[in-house]
Amino acid sequence: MSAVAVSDPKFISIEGIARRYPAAGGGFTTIFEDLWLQVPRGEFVCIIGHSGCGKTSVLNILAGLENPSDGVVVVDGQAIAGPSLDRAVIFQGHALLPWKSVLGNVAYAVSSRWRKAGRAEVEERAKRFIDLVGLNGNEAKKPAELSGGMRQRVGIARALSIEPKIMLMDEPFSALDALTRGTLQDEVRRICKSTGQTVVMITHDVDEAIYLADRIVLMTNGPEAMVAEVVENPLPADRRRDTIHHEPDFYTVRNHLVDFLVSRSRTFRDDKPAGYDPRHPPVVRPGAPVASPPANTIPFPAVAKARD
Ligand SMILES: Nc1ncnc2c1ncn2[C@@H]1O[C@H](COP(=O)(O)OP(=O)(O)OP(=O)(O)O)[C@@H](O)[C@H]1O
Repeated sequence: MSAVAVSDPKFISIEGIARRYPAAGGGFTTIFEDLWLQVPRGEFVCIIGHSGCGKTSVLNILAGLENPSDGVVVVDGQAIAGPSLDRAVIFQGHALLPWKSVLGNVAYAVSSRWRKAGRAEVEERAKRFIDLVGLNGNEAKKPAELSGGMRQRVGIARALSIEPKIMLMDEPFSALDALTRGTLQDEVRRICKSTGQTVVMITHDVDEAIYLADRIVLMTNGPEAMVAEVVENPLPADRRRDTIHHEPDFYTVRNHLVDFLVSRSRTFRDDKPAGYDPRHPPVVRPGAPVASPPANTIPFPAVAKARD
């Protein structure tokens, strides 16, 4: 959904990563292994999978907060070796500094990024991003004086203000009421579209993924989770939240995702498609193959193709 030309198909390159934890009775539990994924610059990717499959672990590895037990992640040509301001993380909780105002929280991030910038310059930039997320007029308030949605906006403003190479979001809207969630989804989509921001986001919400993502990565159940496939979003780039359910392919892609979560996420490991290669998970673009019948009532032949 980038407004800029998508280039650099390996902007984020996840190369054979694994995550293992010590098991209670000795040995190790493998949460996932041999996980490969590439994200082009400017793409919005959502990762979907059941609880415990390792989504947060993948995100933490991308953030540099955890090391993979095996494999490597390369971002813009550099292997990740720890946290960096190049990679902004937005969590479910807001992780704001409670003693600082809205302006103070965002300005703190800006001055961490540009240490030599003067106060006026820092505040000007911080205010610009506070405006961008619709919080102007609230600059002096402390986090405790804000609603959950407003706090999440501050988190988004803070993340965007440091011009991260990638934005990592772990269920950023799941704690919000439906109305606020929708508004923030609109804003994140608008901002990411206009800035060409590269985003990797975890969500449990299929509709949220269809609205926001260019591609949706489906993870099988853990332990030993794997990327079953990468779903290309067939909906038009100018899709709108209030009319998205009228898009001809909406129910086709939605059913595909829900079917995966209901059954294939469990069975995929023992029933892999012939030729399945974890280095090149199948890329699928659900779409109604014939005109006229309602898209949600017909099966469709998902067009799978090997990634190069
Ligand atoms: N530090 C740790 N030590 C041991 N096991 C861990 C640790 N961190 C995570 N796990 C286990 O790894 C598995 C994957 O956890 P993770 O949080 O990545 O999954 P998830 O898919 O994000 O789940 P959810 O959707 O519930 O957030 C879980 O079974 C969890 O218990």
